[in-house]
Amino acid sequence: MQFSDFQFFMFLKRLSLIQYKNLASTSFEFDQKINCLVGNNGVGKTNVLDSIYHLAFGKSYFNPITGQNIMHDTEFFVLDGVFEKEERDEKVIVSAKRGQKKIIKRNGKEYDKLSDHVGFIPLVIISPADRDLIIEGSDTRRKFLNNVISQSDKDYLNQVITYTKILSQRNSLLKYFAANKTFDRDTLSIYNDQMIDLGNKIHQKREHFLKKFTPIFKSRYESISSGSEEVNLTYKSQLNEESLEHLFEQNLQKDMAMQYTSIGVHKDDLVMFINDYPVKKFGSQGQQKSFLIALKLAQYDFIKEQSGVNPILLLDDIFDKLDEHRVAKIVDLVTTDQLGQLFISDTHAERTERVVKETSQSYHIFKM
Ligand SMILES: Nc1ncnc2c1ncn2[C@@H]1O[C@H](COP(=O)(O)OP(=O)(O)OP(=O)(O)O)[C@@H](O)[C@H]1O
Repeated sequence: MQFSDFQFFMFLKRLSLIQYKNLASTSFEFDQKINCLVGNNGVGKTNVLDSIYHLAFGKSYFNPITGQNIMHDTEFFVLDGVFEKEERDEKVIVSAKRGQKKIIKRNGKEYDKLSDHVGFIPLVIISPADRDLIIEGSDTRRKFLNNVISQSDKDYLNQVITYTKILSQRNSLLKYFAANKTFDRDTLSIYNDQMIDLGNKIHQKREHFLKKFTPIFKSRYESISSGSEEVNLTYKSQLNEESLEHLFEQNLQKDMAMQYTSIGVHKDDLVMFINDYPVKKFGSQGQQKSFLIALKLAQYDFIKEQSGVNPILLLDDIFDKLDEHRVAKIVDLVTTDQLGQLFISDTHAERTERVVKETSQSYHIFKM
């Protein structure tokens, strides 16, 4: 196959890691299509996948605390990846020293803001940790929304970052009022106005996103589940019914008492249903797994459509979720005539090889 015929092919060619979690120093030359990381529990397969995620998003998928990504008893880590994108080499380096700000560079130039990098390397990860999307609080689901939308909308990510900053300033102001038994409507209004402006934009974008995303998700669920159940996603937001301006006014006393902003898009949630019941309470284990895979594959489709690039797909411990037949289907889906690069981690070398062999695509197995 002539990859050069396709303008938007992207893949990770080389990766080298220094002192990233349990990986002291290691490097890889990857296949353009399928890469399998196999080895016993705890050797660091997931850590390699996470380092690829880190290069794309500037942070770990599993542990957002930078210092905890540095190998124990060492002072720094360096991740160095060379991607090929639109026939050009793109060198991305992420490095962190204890107690210092993380540095992200592309082709030798340091980014001022992380948000300038997000979206440059479209990527989706499917991992057992995704179950947090169902079982954990709304924060996890907002992060999911933010992650998908910001891969194709830089303004959105900046809006969320600024909104969060102003929210924390507004909360500090509420605390200051309480501590000093004072109140200053004018100063509060300055924060309110900024939050209203940004909150409305964020709300609109989330709403718009879910309109497009939900049908993709439903059709993905249908194709991977054997059952005939109906699934749905709905966007829950205080702003669905009322304007933020009005809500701030209505909740002023409450916010003053709590010393915290109880209203806004930082309270949004994504509600997941199976046959009209919340999947968290009423979905079987198998249904929940299918739900999560469908969510992630829909994310893959959506990003692909928005960016024109096949995202890199990381399948972490996928056999934990699906049988071989279903994994084969996913591998096929991503790697056949379309041009996606895929990384799979598994404890069983033979099982993985059996599945990837079936695709008749090029692959490389890395024994760790
Ligand atoms: N900062 C760190 N320094 C040193 N080791 C770390 C650090 N963070 C995590 N680890 C270790 O990395 C090890 C390997 O993790 P990883 O999840 O990558 O293994 P794995 O090969 O994917 O295993 P499994 O098959 O069980 O999923 C764990 O033992 C963990 O304790």
